[in-house]
Amino acid sequence: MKYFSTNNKDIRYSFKEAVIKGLAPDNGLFFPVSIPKLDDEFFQRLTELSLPEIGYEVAKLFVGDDISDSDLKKITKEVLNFPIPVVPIEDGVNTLELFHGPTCAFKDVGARFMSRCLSAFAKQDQEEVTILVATSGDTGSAVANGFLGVEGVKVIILYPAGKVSKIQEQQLTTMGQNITALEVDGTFDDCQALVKTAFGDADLNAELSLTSANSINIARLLPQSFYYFYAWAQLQPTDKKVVFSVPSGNYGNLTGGLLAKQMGLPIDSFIASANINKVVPDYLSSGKYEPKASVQTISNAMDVGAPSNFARMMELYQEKHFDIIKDVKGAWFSDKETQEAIADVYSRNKYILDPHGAVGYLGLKRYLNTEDEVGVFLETAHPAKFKDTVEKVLNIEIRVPDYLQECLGKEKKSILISKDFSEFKSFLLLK
Ligand SMILES: N[C@@H](CCOP(=O)(O)O)C(=O)O
Repeated sequence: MKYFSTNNKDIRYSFKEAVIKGLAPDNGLFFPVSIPKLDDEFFQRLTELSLPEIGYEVAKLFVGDDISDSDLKKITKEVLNFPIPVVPIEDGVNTLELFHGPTCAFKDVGARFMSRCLSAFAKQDQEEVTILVATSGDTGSAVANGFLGVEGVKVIILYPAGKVSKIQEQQLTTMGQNITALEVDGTFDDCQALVKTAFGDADLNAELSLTSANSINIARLLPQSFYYFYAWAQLQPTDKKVVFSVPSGNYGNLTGGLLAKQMGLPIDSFIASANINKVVPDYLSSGKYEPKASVQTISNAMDVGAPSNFARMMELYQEKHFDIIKDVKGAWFSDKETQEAIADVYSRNKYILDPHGAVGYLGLKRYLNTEDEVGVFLETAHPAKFKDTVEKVLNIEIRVPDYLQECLGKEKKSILISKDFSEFKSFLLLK
């Protein structure tokens, strides 16, 4: 499989080149030249396949010969070693719990896959790599966890000061070793812009081998399609249409689902569920894409005003608004509605939603017709990551998983920087 940049379709890159570069030299996102279709035989076996087997079958279509079959099998087995269950919530409504990985967020799937691919390539090339990652909450710790202690790799996490939850900040700032956390005086969009500018900077590229671990990177994005196949399989047998509601910020999770559908998975439709940072729901209803400065909310990982993967969504639908709205509906919700949903679902079903899952739940409820549809909303992070918010709404104490509890006791280490690129550049050159 070859890849092109969403800014220039003429130049071709291998999977390995795309993963190592992260972002194309013209600042476009890497995109496969064609979307491979899975064959009938795969779909006949799908309900019998394990998650790592599904991961391998899907990944090999995109990875080609850049990683041997035996290594790829090993990678998917190692990466996908935690449960991703579909859990029924109420009539026709299910959740896909994506938070059973080491850092308790869906980002573990992509970050662990990417780290193994990069390590496989680093072994071939022996070059030191600097990974830049912008986070609005969950990506940073998943990437750090995936690369902690990996020789030849330095990870620089940029996060917006005061705009992530307390536990998320502890996760980001307490790892040490080859992980450095930069606390940026700005928004997530400022962090993402600093990272993207760094990729285009000649001085930095002359000195460092930079790559991205955000869903900009194709190796972060692809694995986010695996669990749609696995979720669909868990819903079988059903004669109903399958609908997914995806809490969305940078739109990598939804793009993973759209890829799965174009690979042949019979998903009927998606709901792009957002908080007040609703540039994509607005695009879906108006046809106009107008990135905006992000606004802080209680579902902070989705506080993104200029989502990176919008370019890939456009590529998947060849910029045809009419076609994309056949597959994707938009919905957005305020913090008040999110809090009400957390309270309501707990009182009726005794299920604890995190604020992002609550937005997904609301999106599903807005559109789902249970007569002929079955719905799944993605639970993207463990509610304990938003302990203060959720406990305030429910008036109960939430049990914090051991891994999260551990980092609460550690000392925070971060470096405060402004959103000025020259400061970030000097930091990287001195590092
Ligand atoms: N929601 C993210 C923002 C970055 O998204 P990514 O999927 O592109 O890494 C976060 O939690 O950091």
